[in-house]
Amino acid sequence: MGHRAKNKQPAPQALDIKQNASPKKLGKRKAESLDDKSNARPTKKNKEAPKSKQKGDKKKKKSAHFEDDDASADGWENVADDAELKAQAKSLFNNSDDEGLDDLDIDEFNDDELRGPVQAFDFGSDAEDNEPELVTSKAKKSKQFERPSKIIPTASDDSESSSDDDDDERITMANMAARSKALDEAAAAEAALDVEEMQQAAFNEEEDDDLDMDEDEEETDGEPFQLPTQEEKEAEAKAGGPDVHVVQRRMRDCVRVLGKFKKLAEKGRSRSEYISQLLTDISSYYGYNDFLAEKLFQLFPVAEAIEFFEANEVPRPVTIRTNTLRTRRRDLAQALINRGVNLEPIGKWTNVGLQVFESSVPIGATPEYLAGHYMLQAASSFLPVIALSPQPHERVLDMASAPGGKTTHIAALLQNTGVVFANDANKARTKSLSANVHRLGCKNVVVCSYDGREFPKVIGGFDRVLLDAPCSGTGVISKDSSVKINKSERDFTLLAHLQKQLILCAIDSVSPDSKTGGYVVYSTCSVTVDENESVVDYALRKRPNVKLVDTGLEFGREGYTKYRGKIFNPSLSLTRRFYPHVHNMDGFYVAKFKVEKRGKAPKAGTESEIGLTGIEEEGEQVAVEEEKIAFDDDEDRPYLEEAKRRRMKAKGLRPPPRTAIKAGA
Ligand SMILES: C[S@@+](CC[C@H](N)C(=O)[O-])C[C@H]1O[C@@H](n2cnc3c(N)ncnc32)[C@H](O)[C@@H]1O
Repeated sequence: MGHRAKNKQPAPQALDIKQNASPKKLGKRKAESLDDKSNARPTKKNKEAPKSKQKGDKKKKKSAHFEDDDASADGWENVADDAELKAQAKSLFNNSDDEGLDDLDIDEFNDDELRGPVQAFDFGSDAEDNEPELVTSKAKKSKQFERPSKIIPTASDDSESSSDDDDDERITMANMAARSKALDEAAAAEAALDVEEMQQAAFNEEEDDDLDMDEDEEETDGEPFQLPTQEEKEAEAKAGGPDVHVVQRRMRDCVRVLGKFKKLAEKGRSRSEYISQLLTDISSYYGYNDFLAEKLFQLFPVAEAIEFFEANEVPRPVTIRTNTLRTRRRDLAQALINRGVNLEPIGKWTNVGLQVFESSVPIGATPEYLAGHYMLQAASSFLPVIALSPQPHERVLDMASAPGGKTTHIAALLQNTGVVFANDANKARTKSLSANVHRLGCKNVVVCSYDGREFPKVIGGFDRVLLDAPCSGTGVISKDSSVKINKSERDFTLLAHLQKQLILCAIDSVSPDSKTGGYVVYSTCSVTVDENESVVDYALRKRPNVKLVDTGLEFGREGYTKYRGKIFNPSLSLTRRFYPHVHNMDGFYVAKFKVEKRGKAPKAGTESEIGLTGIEEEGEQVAVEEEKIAFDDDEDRPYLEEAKRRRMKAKGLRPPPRTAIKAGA
C-alpha cells in the first residue's frame, strides 16, 4: 500500500481552500498561494447574490424549487434569489418530463466489479448489493463535489487563479462541463509540448537539453533540485523506505524541474533520471505497481499526471439516474428531498441525473429506490447511452450488460418499445441484471448469456449495439484501488484482444440497412490507449464499412490520434475521453461508429469519410476488405488460440499443447 493510500483514511480533501489547505501537505508554494487566496475576492456567487440569500439553507431552497411552477431557462449555479431559484428548478426538472433522447442516463457503481475478462470477475461483489449501504454523510458533502486538492500546483492551477471570477467557484457536476472545457484549453498548450517532450524522453534514454521548453523564460521557480545519490537511496531503503514528507517534497521538486529542465536540473543528470525518480515516488506514494504507474503517467503532461493520481484518491460524486419509466426527475427529487436527501440536478447535459450531496437515509434502500424510480449510477455511465441515442421501436443489443445500468437506461429511452437484448457472458451476473430490469419496470428487455464473440451468430441485425467492454478499470481506481497493484502488462494485452474481438462482433451484429440506426457505441471505464484508441483503430482497419461519427457528447477530451509512436486514424479525434481530475467523473472512453453496407466504402482519404475505409499503414493503403469477418490474421491468431484453449478448459476438456494448436491451425 502506498503512502498516500495509507494516509488516505480521512475523507478526501476538497478545494475549499480555507478549510482544507494544509501548508504541510501542499508545500511552500502552494501554501503561500493559499494564504493569498484566503483574502481572495468573493466568488461570482458571492458578488452577485445578496448575502442573505446565499446563507440560506440550501436544502430549503431546493424544496422551494421543486414546488414552484414557473419556468426559467438556466441551471442552479448562478441563481440569485429564491424566486429565480424556484423558476430555475422548475425549468430543470421539466426537462426530464420531455424524456428527450438527450437525457439519457445509466448506472455504474457496478462497473467496477465488472471489469476484466469474464473469468476474472469477482462474482460476489455486485455493486447493486452494496447500494443499500450507501448513505452520504454531511462530512462527505464538502468533499465530494469539489475538486481534489493537489499536492503540486500545476498549469491548470495557474490558469484557474489568474482567470475570471468563475474560477473561484467550486466544481460541481453542474458547472463541470464549462470548467473542464476551460481546463482543457489551458492544458492543451502544456500538453502538446509536454507530451511530445515526454515521448521523446521515453524513446531516447539520453539526456536531451533541447527539450527544455522554458529556456527563454525568467527563472522564478526556486532552487535547482538534486536527485538523491545512490548512497542516499540505499540509506533510504535501509530505513524502510523514504519518509512520506520526503517523497511528497521530492515529487514536487521533480515536477518543478521537469517543467524547467535546463534551468533547474542538476548538472549531468538526464531528464529520464528525474522521470524515473518521480515514477518511483508515485508508485510508493500512491501505491501503484511500477508498470501501471508508468502506463498512467505516460498519458499526461508531467504535472497533470500528478493531478490524475491525486484524483484517484478521492471519491467521485454520488449520482443517480431517474428511471423515466416510473417517474419524473422533479418528482423523484421532491420525494428524496422530503426524506432528507440533499441533491441537485447534475448538469445541462443530462435531464435525468441528480447529484446527491448528503443524505440521512441510505440512497440504495429508499422506498423510491426499491420501487425502481432510480438507479444509483455514476455520471460517466450515462455517457455511452447518450452517445448510443436509441430511438423508440429499435432493436438494440447491449453486448456486455450486467448488472444492467446501461440496459435499463436504454430501455427507458426506448420508452419500453422495441427490444433490448441484454447479454452478459457471466451467467451469475445476469441475476442482478434481471433484478434491475424488473425493479425498473423494463418490459422490453431479453436477458441472455453468451460470450459476446458468438454474436452475430446467436442473433444479429440490430439497429444499435452498445459494447461497454470488459476492461482494466483504470478509470475507476477511486472505487477499486486493487487495480493499482493487480494489473500487469499481460492483463492489458489479453484485455485488448478480447476487446478487439468483441468490437468486431458488435459491428457485425448491426444491420447496415437499419432505417433509424446502424450504430455501435464502444465504451470502457479505462483510460489506457491500449483498451481504447488502439481497439477502435483496429476496428476501423478490420471493418472498412464503418466510420467514426460524433458522439454527441457536449464535453470530454478528444481521443488520441497519435500516441507514443503509434499513429491512429485521424477520425479518432471524434472519440471522447473523460478524466477524474478534469471532469470529476470516473475515467471513461466513448466512441461511436456508423455501420455502412459492406463494399460501399470509399477509399481512405476521400472526402470527409475518414475512417470509413482502411488507413495508411507503413505507407501502404489497407484495401477495402469486403468479406473479412473472421479473426484469422496473424495479429489475432495467438489470442484466438489462447481463447480456444481456455474455452476447452472451461468445458472440462484438456486443451492440446500450445504448439499442437499452432501446427494444426
Ligand atoms: C463494464 S461491465 C458492463 C457493465 C454494464 N454495461 C452496466 O452498465 O451495468 C463488463 C461486462 O462484460 C462482461 N463480459 C466479460 N467478457 C465478456 C464476453 N466475452 N462477452 C460478453 N460479456 C462479457 C462481464 O461479465 C461484465 O459484466
